[in-house]
Amino acid sequence: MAEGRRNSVDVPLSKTLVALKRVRSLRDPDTNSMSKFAMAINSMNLDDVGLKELHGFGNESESDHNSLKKSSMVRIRGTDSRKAYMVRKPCRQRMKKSKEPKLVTRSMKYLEEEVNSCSESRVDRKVVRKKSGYHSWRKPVAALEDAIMSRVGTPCMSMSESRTNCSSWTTIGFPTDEVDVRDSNFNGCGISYCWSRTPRYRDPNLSPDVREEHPLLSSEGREPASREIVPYPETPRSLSQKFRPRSFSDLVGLMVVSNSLLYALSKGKIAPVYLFHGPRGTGKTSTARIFAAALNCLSLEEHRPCGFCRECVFLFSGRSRDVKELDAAKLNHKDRVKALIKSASLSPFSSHFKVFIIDECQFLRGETWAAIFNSVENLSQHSVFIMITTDPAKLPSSYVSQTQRYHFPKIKDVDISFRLQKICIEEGLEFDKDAVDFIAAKSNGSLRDAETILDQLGLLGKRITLSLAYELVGVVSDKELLNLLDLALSADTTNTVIRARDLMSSRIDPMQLISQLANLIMDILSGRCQPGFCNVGRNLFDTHDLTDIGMQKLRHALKILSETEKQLRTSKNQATWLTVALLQFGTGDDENFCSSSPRNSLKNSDCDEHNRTICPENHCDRTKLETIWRRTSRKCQSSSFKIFLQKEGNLSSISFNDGLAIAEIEFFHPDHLSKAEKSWKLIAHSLEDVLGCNVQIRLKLVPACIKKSTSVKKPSFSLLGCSGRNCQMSESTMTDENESDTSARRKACFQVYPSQPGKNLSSFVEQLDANLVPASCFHDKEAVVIRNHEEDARSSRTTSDRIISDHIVKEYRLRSDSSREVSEVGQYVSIQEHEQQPSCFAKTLKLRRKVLSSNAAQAICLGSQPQKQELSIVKKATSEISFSPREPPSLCSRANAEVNYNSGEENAQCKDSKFSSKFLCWRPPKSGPKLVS
Ligand SMILES: Nc1ncnc2c1ncn2[C@@H]1O[C@H](COP(=O)(O)OP(=O)(O)OP(=O)(O)O)[C@@H](O)[C@H]1O
Ligand SMILES: [Zn+2]
Repeated sequence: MAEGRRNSVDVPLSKTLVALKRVRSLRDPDTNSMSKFAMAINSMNLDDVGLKELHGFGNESESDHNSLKKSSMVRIRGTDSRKAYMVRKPCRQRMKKSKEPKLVTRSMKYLEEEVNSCSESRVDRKVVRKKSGYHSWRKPVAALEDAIMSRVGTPCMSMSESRTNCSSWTTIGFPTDEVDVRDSNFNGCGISYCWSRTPRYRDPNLSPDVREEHPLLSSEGREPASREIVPYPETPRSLSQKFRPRSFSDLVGLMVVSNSLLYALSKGKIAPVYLFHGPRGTGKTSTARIFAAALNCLSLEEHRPCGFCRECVFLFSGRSRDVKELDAAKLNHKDRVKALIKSASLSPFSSHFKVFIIDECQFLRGETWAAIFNSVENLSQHSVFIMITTDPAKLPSSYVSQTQRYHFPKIKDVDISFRLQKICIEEGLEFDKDAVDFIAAKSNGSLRDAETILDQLGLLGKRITLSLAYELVGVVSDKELLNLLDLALSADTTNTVIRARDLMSSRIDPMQLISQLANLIMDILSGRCQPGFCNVGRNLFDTHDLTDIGMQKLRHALKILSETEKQLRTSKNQATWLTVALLQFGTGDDENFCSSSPRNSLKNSDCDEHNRTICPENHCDRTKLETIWRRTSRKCQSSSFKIFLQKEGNLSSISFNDGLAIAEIEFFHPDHLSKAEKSWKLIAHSLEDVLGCNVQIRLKLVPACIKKSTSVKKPSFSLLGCSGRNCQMSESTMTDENESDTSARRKACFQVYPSQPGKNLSSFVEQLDANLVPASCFHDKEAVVIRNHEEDARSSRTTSDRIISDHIVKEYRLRSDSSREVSEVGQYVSIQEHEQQPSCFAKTLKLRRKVLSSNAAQAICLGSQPQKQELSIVKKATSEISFSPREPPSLCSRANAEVNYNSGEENAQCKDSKFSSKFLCWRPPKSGPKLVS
């Protein structure tokens, strides 16, 4: 059952039609011959195996012998030199040993004696074990060594042989009514078709008495139900089976787990119950088997399991009578638990340890846990339980704490990719590295999923390319995605519809398309897709002028996608609605971004119109802006200030939101900026007179070269301008020697001057937001999330990270790689050169995280002037904050919130009668953050 799930990966069924060509990797003639050999081995009983090994396979038929050679060669020919070495080594060793007849004879004799004595009676067997030190199960090393020493001549198979034999590991289904296999009816795993050619496995040395002593452990002598039949193929049915790890060194990305288990083995510190937990397909079951094999391996070598001793062979071929894999769901039966515990209380048959591997243990009932743990004390000292789960949260914590826990993390993409490449080489599959990388990224840390995708691609019989992988997995290539986005943004209705239909009718699920588009847009907004950063970015920047407006369009598109995604969840006609959504991408700009429409009459100020911007990119708007600025400066009473404004200032844009006009005014010299700052109220009032509505102004410093070099002034707080990742401005206009300008410009990015209190908060939030991140990202209902990740934001952001949930729009991240950098990847902007110490900021962010757990809109302002840093939080619809770098912040609430800001004191306070706990005032220079509650 579990195996079935394991081998499934979410790929369109149609793509698996190629399965007709299946067994590509497995139909390799070499491989097939290996399986032949496996059959030959299967058809030997234990002693046969031993003798044949010792006598150089003398009794084998010629063809089997040849096939063995061939199979060994296959392994040796592999690119993995380590593997080749592993193959040869045991062979050489074996040959060497076979030349020492004396030792062999003696060892065999010893072995026989021991086995015979073991078989005499259960009590005797225990005595033998005691003699050889077995009783001290927690310190079994010496015992193991004794036992191993006594088996120098133990029949061993070469690695390749054992691997061949083991190629078909299986889940041993829980024998319906028995747990132990000490029964006369034992016939392997019970799969008729695969074991039909093997003789029923019986330990010839076990006396009938012993077999009868524990017939089936079927509890109270009931007839056993029919055995669980689990597919147990001779040849591996998938790459996962074929490349199932069989030694600790085969495990990928599990260094800590491996080392820890190896240490436990070397020290003989074996716990009674282990818990392996982690996501699916990360190697839990494989590790459990390897660990079980290592516990019982007879090899003298340091590295166990050897893979070729008797115990390893039996275990990896699923025939070990002492290592059982049990399905948790089937254990929830009183009798079965009883049988299990009874079995666990007995000594192992032939191995050192009895190992019970219980997969999906989250399905065990409380009683079952209790039964197992209550009897732990009474269990044989040689019994080990390995519980496996993907969902540890569902386990009863009191029992979990009694286990030795091992977490199996998701496997890193790079490790998966490396492993896949090795498999391709071994399988003779041609591949493109980017295709393999893509598969790795798509498999979400599960190596098995990755191997399954690779398996399916391999069956196509073609080179494994990225486009093939895209098709199989059902995603659209970046190129196609960009093409669609390009059409949609350009309002090319016909082609957008054609393209979208084409993609969705044949290849991609609408929800998947939304997710991919959203990711692409976020990549562009975050600067990941800058030219030079990736090909996608280059293409996009070639075709689109991603200025501020372009970016706004993208944000608008993102918003549409997020709304559409919600809609589609309940819609039956997803493709149509997604197409409709795509058609809105190109229309949003007229209303939301840069309007040159005649409706935009400035004189009377269409302040009722929402989200309108007059921006300088448009010639018409530029003229309007110039007119407004001229009128504004004329309103000033002081003629020198009038001239100053006219000469040194420039109104770069105005946007209207909910009756509030947000005006950006540029200055080109720090002194001029500072002069304007001093009289900001004057400017604001003049503008209000001209526009006839409430105004907030933003003063910005723009490098003088911009003024000279271009008539179209770039807004200084454009997404790219503010972004630490890609500063268009700095690329195009800033020079190194202009450093003071740079810092001044950065400062300017943060300055906010509301003209009057009492404005609608959302517009204020937007204004703040515009200083930090694009305004349109900040919606009333949305909350801010702050993260304090220390890694590089860019590298640490995974796809899932970027699919930001509906109500989260901003995410602040602290980057401590530079002491002067605070990175914002909220909606994908980073702001550098924050003046504060990261640690201080981090602390604040942590506090804020608590504060910001409510759903309401929140805002964060960062003052950037070194001496007057201010940080405040605004609670939606109740309050509004105004501050300037020159004045202490004040909080004005429509709900009459009372705000005291004691700027000179250590304890900055910020009180709101209603929402006091929501506010945090921050006085960075001395006191650090303080949450006022
Ligand atoms: N860490 C790993 N190293 C090497 N191979 C791995 C690893 N993890 C998974 N695999 C591959 O995936 C296959 C399945 O692994 P395994 O059954 O051990 O995973 P699991 O974690 O037990 O999965 P589940 O939780 O779904 O049972 C293996 O046969 C192997 O090919
Ligand atoms: Zn071994």
